[in-house]
Amino acid sequence: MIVLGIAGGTGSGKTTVTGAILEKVNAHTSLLEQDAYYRDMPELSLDERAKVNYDHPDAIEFSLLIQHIKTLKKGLPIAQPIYDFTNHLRKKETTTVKPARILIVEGILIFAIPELRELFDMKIFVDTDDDERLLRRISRDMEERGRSFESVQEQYRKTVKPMHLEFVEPSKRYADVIIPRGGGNNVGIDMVASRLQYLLTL
Ligand SMILES: Nc1ncnc2c1ncn2[C@@H]1O[C@H](COP(=O)(O)OP(=O)(O)O)[C@@H](O)[C@H]1O
Ligand SMILES: O=c1ccn([C@@H]2O[C@H](COP(=O)(O)O)[C@@H](O)[C@H]2O)c(=O)[nH]1
Repeated sequence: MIVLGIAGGTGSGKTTVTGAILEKVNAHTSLLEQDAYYRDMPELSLDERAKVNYDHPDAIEFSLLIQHIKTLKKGLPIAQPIYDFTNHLRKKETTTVKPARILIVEGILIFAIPELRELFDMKIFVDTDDDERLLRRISRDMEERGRSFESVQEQYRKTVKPMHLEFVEPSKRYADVIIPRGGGNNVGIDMVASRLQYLLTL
């Protein structure tokens, strides 16, 4: 199994790049999203959950993500949690992810965790300007995650930006390939897809 990590700041285009790679690679591929592994905090009220720092590594159950990658590498399926961003809670249901020739793992902090980092055969960092990422995040959070403009603004200032500068941006140094701009970068995406096709022939 080839394990590909795709990191980058919030709104950088990780999901879009992942989709573009999946379309180009002619092999069975599985996907694990770091976002699915946010810790469940049902003991907190909705207001308290809305104030949690979701951009710090402690907010994510990385031990479970690591265990799931290792299980898939052994050829066994896993039950990936499903996260509800509107209520900041894990759902009761899970998604079964089966092993495949290629495993893509996507998330803002995946290169910031040494034990996770060493599981990747190829590391891609999607590098998009901060202003563009913020504009995308405002639209995405208001349209898809049930947020107000004021809440996106407050969260960005209090936690998203400082954690990006402390953890996400410095993790770029561990990438093998940096894809500027994200989804629209067809040359970068083609190069990654070609490399994967080549690795599949070995
Ligand atoms: N190249 C692009 N141009 C315009 N909008 C984009 C582009 N890439 C992504 N988006 C939009 O920006 C938002 C965030 O993109 P996404 O791929 O989900 O980023 P991430 O997974 O890094 O948070 C989505 O609404 C997506 O449709
Ligand atoms: O309950 C939550 C959990 C996470 N977030 C935010 O999500 C982004 C990461 O997702 P991307 O798809 O990579 O943008 C992270 O910046 C958290 O702030 C949230 O708002 N609420």
